[in-house]
Amino acid sequence: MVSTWEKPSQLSIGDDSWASAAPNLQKNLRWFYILIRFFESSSQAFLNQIIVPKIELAKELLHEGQSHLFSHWAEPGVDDEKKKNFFDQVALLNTNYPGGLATYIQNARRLLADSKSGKNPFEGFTPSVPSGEVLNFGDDNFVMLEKDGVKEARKAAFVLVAGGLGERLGYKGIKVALPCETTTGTCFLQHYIECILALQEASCKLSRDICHAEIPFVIMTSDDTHIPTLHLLESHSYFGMKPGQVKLLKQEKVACLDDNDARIASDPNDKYKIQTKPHGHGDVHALLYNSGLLNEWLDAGLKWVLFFQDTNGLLFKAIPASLGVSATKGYHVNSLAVPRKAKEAIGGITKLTHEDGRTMVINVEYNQLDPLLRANGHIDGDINCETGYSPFPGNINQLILELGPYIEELKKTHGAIAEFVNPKYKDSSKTSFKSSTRLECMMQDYPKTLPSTARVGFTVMDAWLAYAPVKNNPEDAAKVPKGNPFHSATSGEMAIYRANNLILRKTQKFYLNLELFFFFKAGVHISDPATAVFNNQEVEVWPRIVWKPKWAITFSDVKEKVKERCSVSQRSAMVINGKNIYMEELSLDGALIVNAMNEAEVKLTGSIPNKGWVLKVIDYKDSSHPEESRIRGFVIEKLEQLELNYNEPGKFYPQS
Ligand SMILES: O=c1ccn([C@@H]2O[C@H](COP(=O)(O)OP(=O)(O)O[C@H]3O[C@H](CO)[C@H](O)[C@H](O)[C@H]3O)[C@@H](O)[C@H]2O)c(=O)[nH]1
Repeated sequence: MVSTWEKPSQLSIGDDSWASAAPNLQKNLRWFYILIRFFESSSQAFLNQIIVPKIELAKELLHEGQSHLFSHWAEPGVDDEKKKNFFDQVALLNTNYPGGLATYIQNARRLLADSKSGKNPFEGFTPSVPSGEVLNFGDDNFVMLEKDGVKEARKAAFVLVAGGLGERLGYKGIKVALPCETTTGTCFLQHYIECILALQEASCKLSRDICHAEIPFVIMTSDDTHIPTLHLLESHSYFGMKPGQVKLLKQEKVACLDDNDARIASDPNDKYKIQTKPHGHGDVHALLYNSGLLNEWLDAGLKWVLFFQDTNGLLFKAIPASLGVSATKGYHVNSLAVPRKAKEAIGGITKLTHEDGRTMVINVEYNQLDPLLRANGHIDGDINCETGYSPFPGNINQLILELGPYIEELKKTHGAIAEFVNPKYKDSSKTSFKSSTRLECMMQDYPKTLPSTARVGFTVMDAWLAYAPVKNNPEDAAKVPKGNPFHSATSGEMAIYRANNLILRKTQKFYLNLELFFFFKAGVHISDPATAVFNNQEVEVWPRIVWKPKWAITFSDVKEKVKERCSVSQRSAMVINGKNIYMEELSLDGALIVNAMNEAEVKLTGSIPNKGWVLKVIDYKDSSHPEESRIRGFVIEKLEQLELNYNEPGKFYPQS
């Protein structure tokens, strides 16, 4: 709170008339003033640091119409510790909001009034479909962009926003600790770290200079996720990353509001506490700005900051090419997008043209797209077009920002992002709320304050390659309209197998051997998927093929490692855990696990039949299974497998 109050030395001791609106506070103030008199002579520092700021905060709260917060305060001497804690909390809320708590309350009043009057946040803007880069996995352009992206990766920093509790998923733990697939059990955080390390190594390899790049990795946590995230990292030795490479920045919550006058809500369980809720992933910009990391990165020669979310197991398959797009197009902002199904819970990338001629390309959040379209003459609102998809690409909230322009913008805004409020009203009079609300902000709204000269673009890729989040609990996922993605733990895992298989299928090509005058088939032949129902969701089940990022981070890596005439049956499972594992004339019908150290070169060939691993259906209500399995609706039953381990350097050609 930026105080307009007197300096401590000018404090008119004993004058508590300003607190007359809060009689219970006034009574307690007399104690403060006694303390002030007592300490004035003995410790000015104590007075200045401890007592005066509390009085300043109280005065500011009353000024902003928050006297109700003191209405239940007990007599001086009772609950004093709780009163002290109250002020500590107010001080924290004040420090953490750009402009202080008073600004927060004023902003809230303005936004609540807009919401009550039904003001259209896009007043004066007409939506249209923007044009961006559309990439086709595996073609020459894609392969070239992947190479460009890998080259740039050593100049990048990654930022994971992981402060959300995932209320829609309803999982008790932190989402980044969930396995992204259960064939290996690798959790999201491990997968992300391994991808960043693989990119780091691949990028350095492409560098002509000696390269010791260590790609910085920031994780934004919150009170809900901070300790378990730290514990997950520490208990797994940071999954191979250097601890100094990883920085956790904790976002703080903001005060909840009880009514349209932005009266701050007390915690229902403790009247001396203010109820708080998350402010949204948009906090990441202010946190980064205040951390000083951005300038450190700029000084170290970095050029890109890549933001991503907590549960998208496919994301890193899209990173190299999209970073390549940023580099070749010179984009200051590049948002990753996928074709979007109408009403799918992902924002739509939209071109907004203002009456005054201004334009911007921005995410319109999924709950705002339909009313915006209807208000602009699209009588059916958010619907699919003839392609079977919404004409507006779906924002997957993977942003690539160019560091220099990003810092320049944050110097102006200090990371503050346009906010919104979403109160749930009790009735159409819009005078009271069903439960308290708060201001929120989203990281993808960053471009809203950019000048029209900023280079803002987006990159569209197939959803099978780039996007399969885990957001919905089994019951809600089963209710998703037919044809729309489930966004569940079940679909998230199946999407990883599907993507790996489709990538392997893309390695297939026919070629003519001129000596034998015979057509040969290179690459991997993959059987068609089966369908299965888990937790009432019908999904495609492809062979459960998983590889570590060090094996392949781009399509070119995959092509290099998959040689001639391989095949994998639908019921198979394969884990490739090693950098130098190659396949040639391999025929897999069962389960194969290969673990090899970097210095071991392994060529897999021949026929491998065994009973393999099967997916056994379980009921998500069956509490005899761990929650991680129940939310998928299946467990893997390991009947038989071939496991190959190479812990010595050398060349190995295991024949089956
Ligand atoms: O206060 C918060 C709230 C969320 N998050 C993090 O932000 C990410 C996104 O949160 P949600 O998954 O709850 O986000 P939504 O599904 O509501 O929507 C967001 O993700 C979608 C794509 O997954 C769309 O892009 C959409 O436009 C965008 O707002 C998660 O990693 C979450 O942990 C925070 O760090 N702090």
